[in-house]
Amino acid sequence: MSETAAPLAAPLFDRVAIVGVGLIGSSLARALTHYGVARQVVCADRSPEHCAKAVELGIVERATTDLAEALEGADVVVLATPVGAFAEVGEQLGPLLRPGMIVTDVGSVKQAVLRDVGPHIPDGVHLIPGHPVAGTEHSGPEAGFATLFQGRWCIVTPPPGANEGAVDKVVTMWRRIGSTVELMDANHHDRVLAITSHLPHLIAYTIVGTASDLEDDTKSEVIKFSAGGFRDFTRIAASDPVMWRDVFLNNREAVLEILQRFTEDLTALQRAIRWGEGEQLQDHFTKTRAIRRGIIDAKQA
Ligand SMILES: NC(=O)c1ccc[n+]([C@@H]2O[C@H](COP(=O)([O-])OP(=O)(O)OC[C@H]3O[C@@H](n4cnc5c(N)ncnc54)[C@H](O)[C@@H]3O)[C@@H](O)[C@H]2O)c1
Ligand SMILES: O=C(O)C(=O)C[C@]1(C(=O)O)C=C[C@@H](O)C=C1
Repeated sequence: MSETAAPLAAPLFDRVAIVGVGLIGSSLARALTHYGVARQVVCADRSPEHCAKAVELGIVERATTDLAEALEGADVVVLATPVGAFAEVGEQLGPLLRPGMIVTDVGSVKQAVLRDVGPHIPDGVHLIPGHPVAGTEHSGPEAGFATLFQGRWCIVTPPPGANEGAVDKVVTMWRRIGSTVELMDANHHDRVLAITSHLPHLIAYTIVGTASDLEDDTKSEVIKFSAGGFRDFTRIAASDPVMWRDVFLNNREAVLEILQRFTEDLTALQRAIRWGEGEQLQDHFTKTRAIRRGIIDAKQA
């Protein structure tokens, strides 16, 4: 869809309040407006600079550091701060919520949302967590763009007994801005994302750290020849430090479990190299090549 394409359907929401106007919050604000999903988008952010930037860029109609002001007349609230701020924001949010409102989020871990925000949600308000599996290594309101969620997954994790109408609205919101939605249990989400997203980030943070600890002469060669695989790792390792600190602290169990298995598999490859077991190495690399090709074929199908 071109940037100027007209919305095809009536707005789903009257006013959406986004808390945290960084990469994901500002992308969502842009998309909701661009695809005509919300009549009005406002935001709250603790950073006055981000508020000013969001208004200057025309991303939202109003931006404020005051949560109560942002929630006036809103039918939906989207938490888009780092996950570590959810408990504090949830606590401030609770008394401001009105029956019928929907509270959702974009956090990269999902059990923590039910744990940290759930207790602050009054009766009659619907908490329907979500996670767009789309992003970049950049942060802040300038980094966002309206098409970020196009053709990407969004995983919605309604708690047991969630209001069906509210689930349907959150699902429709993501579909209308271009995502393919899958419903999932929060615990399962956290286990799946531990391997597909959290572990790869941890590996990237590690490998780039290891390279920077090398002796000076080798380090300069690393920078000089970093056009290939290493360069991809440096992109991932440039991802937001606060966001990723919070992801690891809030998906501790699943990450530690997958890290244990990863370490065992790495040790097996280490042994194969030490003992010159070429066949084992080749078999392993043949399997992983097939996995990559399978992913590409599935995307093209
Ligand atoms: N970056 C990604 O690739 C990606 C992808 C999917 C989901 N997410 C999730 O989206 C959320 C936001 O990530 P991001 O990449 O947009 O981060 P970001 O750093 O770009 O934006 C976060 C924003 O939240 C604001 N903020 C922080 N604490 C706050 C508080 N207590 N009250 C109000 N505002 C506060 C910051 O000022 C900032 O504007 C995170 O929960 C993250 O896990 C990120
Ligand atoms: O493309 C990237 O830069 C990302 O890291 C995006 C990515 C991912 O791991 O796929 C990162 C965190 C999210 O919660 C969702 C998406």
